[in-house]
Amino acid sequence: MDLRLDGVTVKAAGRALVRDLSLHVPDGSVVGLVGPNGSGKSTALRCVYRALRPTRGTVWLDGTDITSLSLRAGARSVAALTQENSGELDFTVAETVALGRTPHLRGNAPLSARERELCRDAMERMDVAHLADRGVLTLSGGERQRVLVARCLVQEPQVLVLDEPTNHLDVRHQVGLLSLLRSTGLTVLLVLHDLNLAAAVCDRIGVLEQGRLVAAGTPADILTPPLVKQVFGVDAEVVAHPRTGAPQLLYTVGT
Ligand SMILES: Nc1ncnc2c1ncn2[C@@H]1O[C@H](COP(=O)(O)OP(=O)(O)OP(=O)(O)O)[C@@H](O)[C@H]1O
Repeated sequence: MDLRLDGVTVKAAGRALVRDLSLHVPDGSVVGLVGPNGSGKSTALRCVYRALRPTRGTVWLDGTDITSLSLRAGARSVAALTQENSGELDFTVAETVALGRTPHLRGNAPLSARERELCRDAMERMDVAHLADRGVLTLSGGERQRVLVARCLVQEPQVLVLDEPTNHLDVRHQVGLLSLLRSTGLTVLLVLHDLNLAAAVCDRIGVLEQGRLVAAGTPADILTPPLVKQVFGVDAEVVAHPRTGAPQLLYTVGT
């Protein structure tokens, strides 16, 4: 499913948090948004998973304005891993993952055998099956993050929107999650702070600065020392990953 942000502007508290953002995420591709703290990345994603309505501009899903879809229909297409955690209730892990089926359920119908299998499979893929009966509020940050990704997967969306999905994850689970994202074939828009992980997983990267898209292109186009200096104020060297050729940044800490 093709995702397109077209001239999206979000204004709040008298200023533009995102200004005239146009970004295309072609069907089946992985596009990353990077940028300094407060540059508008989460705000842009919120417009896609409909926690926010843009002040101007449109988000298109396969050519349909997402605001013309019912919330339920939208949730059958788009699953989101957000930074908003306050809504978590004291459900078990298995119950939390099963909530991902909500947009597909009719009334109070119980999950079908296929849906229960889907939930088990997602929990195994995210390495949380052993936590199935634990309360989500008792989990570590990384365990909880993996449960929420499993919930997104059982939603069987065509588009995944992920706000810092590697947050809290150890290196094994970071690599595992990003490999999984690449293998799903879904259309993926994600925010990442780690530019090297972004280079490893993204087909294209957009760079936000003060709400504006200041660069967009392949990781090799984008992750250059001048851009990193300009946008993040950091000196970096770029080397090519010896096996994949992806650009990787080396930072100097201290003098
Ligand atoms: N409802 C709001 N009212 C006023 N300002 C807001 C609101 N929501 C976000 N902001 C501000 O908008 C800017 C962009 O916020 P946003 O969360 O999109 O940034 P971000 O790029 O995701 O940052 P981070 O990397 O720190 O997660 C920030 O300065 C933030 O304080």
